[in-house]
Amino acid sequence: MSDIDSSDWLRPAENPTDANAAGADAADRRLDAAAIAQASSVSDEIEAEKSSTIDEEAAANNPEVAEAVKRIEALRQTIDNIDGAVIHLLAERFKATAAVGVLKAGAGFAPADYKREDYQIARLQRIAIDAGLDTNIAEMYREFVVTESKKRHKRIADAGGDPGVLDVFA
Ligand SMILES: O=C(O)C(=O)C[C@]1(C(=O)O)C=C[C@@H](O)C=C1
Repeated sequence: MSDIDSSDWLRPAENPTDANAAGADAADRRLDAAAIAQASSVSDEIEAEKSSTIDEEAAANNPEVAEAVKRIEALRQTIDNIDGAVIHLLAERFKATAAVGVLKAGAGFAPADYKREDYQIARLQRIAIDAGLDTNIAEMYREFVVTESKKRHKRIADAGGDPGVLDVFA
């Protein structure tokens, strides 16, 4: 179990096909390294831009700004609630995948199951389309959580099936 080579389970992304293309195979929807690099260079640009602190003082002499500030504050409360819910959901997801990792390690299964992943890719693409979410965001989410679970499965396997090793970011 501990001799699993990471190249067996961290399959490189294939085909930089547009994730929104109708009829593309699940494998075609995988994010490739170039798409990830492009996304992170855009975030670097945003990071380099100037930022603003929105506060009551800025709105004091302008009712339009005051109204915008009020609406931003209300939306921020919703955003904070959503972020909290997402963290709770991720905690539950990683607890479930850690339990899968223990079972896989015990049964001698490899960390990755690409048939399952292809099903997940296709399913999340459909859900994203129905929900009005950019399908690249759905794929970025899937790629993040599944890659992280596979790393954690491997660490559990390397520890002889002990999930106690998962106290730090894998
Ligand atoms: O379902 C599994 O077999 C898992 O190990 C869980 C999971 C996931 O995070 O959803 C992780 C790795 C697999 O390649 C597929 C799915």
